[in-house]
Amino acid sequence: MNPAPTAAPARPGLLPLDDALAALLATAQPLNELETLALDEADGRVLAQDLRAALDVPGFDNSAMDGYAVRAAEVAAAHAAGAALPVSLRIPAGAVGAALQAGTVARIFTGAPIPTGADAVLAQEEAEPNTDASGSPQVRFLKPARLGQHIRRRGEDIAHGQVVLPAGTLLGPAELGLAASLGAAQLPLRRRLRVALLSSGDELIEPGHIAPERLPPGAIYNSNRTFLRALLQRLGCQVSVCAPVPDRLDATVAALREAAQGHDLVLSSGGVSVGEADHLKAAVQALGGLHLWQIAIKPGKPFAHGWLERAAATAGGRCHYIGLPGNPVASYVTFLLLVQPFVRRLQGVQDVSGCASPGLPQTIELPAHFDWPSVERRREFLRVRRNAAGGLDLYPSQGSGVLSSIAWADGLVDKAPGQTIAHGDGVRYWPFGAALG
Ligand SMILES: Nc1nc2c(c(=O)[nH]1)N[C@H]1C(S)=C(S)[C@@H](COP(=O)(O)OP(=O)(O)OC[C@H]3O[C@@H](n4cnc5c(N)ncnc54)[C@H](O)[C@@H]3O)O[C@H]1N2
Ligand code: MOO
Repeated sequence: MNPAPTAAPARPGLLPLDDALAALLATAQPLNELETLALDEADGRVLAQDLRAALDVPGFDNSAMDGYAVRAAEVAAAHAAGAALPVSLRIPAGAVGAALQAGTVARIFTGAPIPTGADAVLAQEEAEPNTDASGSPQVRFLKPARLGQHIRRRGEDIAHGQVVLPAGTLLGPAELGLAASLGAAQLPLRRRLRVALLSSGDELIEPGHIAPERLPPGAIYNSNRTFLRALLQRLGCQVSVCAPVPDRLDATVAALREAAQGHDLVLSSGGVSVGEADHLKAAVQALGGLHLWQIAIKPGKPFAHGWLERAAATAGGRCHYIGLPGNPVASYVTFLLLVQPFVRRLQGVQDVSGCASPGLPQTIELPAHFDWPSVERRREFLRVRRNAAGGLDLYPSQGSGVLSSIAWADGLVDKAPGQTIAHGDGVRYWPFGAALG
């Protein structure tokens, strides 16, 4: 990327993205209500208390191979003399063998407990079993054993009492498997976040309500509601979809007042810019207040965050409010950049760097296979896709109403304010896979 010497500073008043995210997270007090659920119900949820191991894993010294449990010194002597050793025990997984008699070996299988007295395991590929003159099993080893080889020691994975999953862990298949391996049947979880989803705009029609050929002039289908709901559900939120809000201040105030009841967050799209029909900000100020509005990013400038006071007659207290821009791409991108880490923090996830673009571990430097000569004062997020040559292609239309750019792209290029991109430049690429992680 090339710095553009002529770039003017971002307009005063527009908050840098990193500052906006920090301000947003500073207000996100994690929910403190818990619920206990069975492991099978806990996928995608957040652990509310440390999970400590109530046992050692493995719980006993056991064999890592199908083979023979031996005394290494005896195998060394027998191997040097070309002699066989008698097989005195057979220990399958799930059984417990007796102590190993001196001068003998035990047939053993993967996962079976090591008998007292044995100090190594030889894989069966390294052994030649046969029988002695009286028909009893014996075995000749092709090589000596290293002391301790192929023995999985008690507690080598997890020690009794150890914190295995700290509070705030986002539970996925691996974490749930780990909890199961410790015998946990249920887990204490943060309760799900309750989100009211609201769309604002007289032009919006729900898909299915009017067929495309009968759509009135000026009307469009509500796309934001559908993808925002899906994004929220992927984050494990309980989503209530509110009726579309007409472009009137009184209707917007009434809709927000109702949405605040029984929800932790009211998320709206549209009506947060500067137009005469953009009533969301005024309505939020009437019912609570705004912490921030307008961020120096493109798309997504009119992003707003504030709070709504709930009616004292009901539960009372404050409900978070986030207003996303109406342009679908701006709505989608600001969800990824700001709403996702905010939701995660409300859910009790402490380290949200993995799901917030400004926390850079998730970005990769890749060569741009496109030119972007235009100078933009805001930090910009371009819709791109990785190509077979290891570079990034740009979606040809980067308008913030072009939702097909999001569907086509597999990630975003994070472009600094005032910079241009020439073909071959290394750029910061943020894959959607990481964004939605
Ligand atoms: N004079 C200015 N005009 C605008 C500015 C500005 O700074 N000064 N900012 C522009 C930017 S940037 C954006 S982004 C938009 C956002 O405005 P709003 O959040 O108030 O959104 P609306 O005006 O309601 O709608 C914008 C656009 O998006 C369509 N839309 C709205 N909701 C939905 C939905 N649920 N599904 C699909 N499409 C939706 C709407 O029809 C408009 O086309 O403001 C610029 N203007
Ligand atoms: O910031 Mo707007 O979101 O460019 O269209």
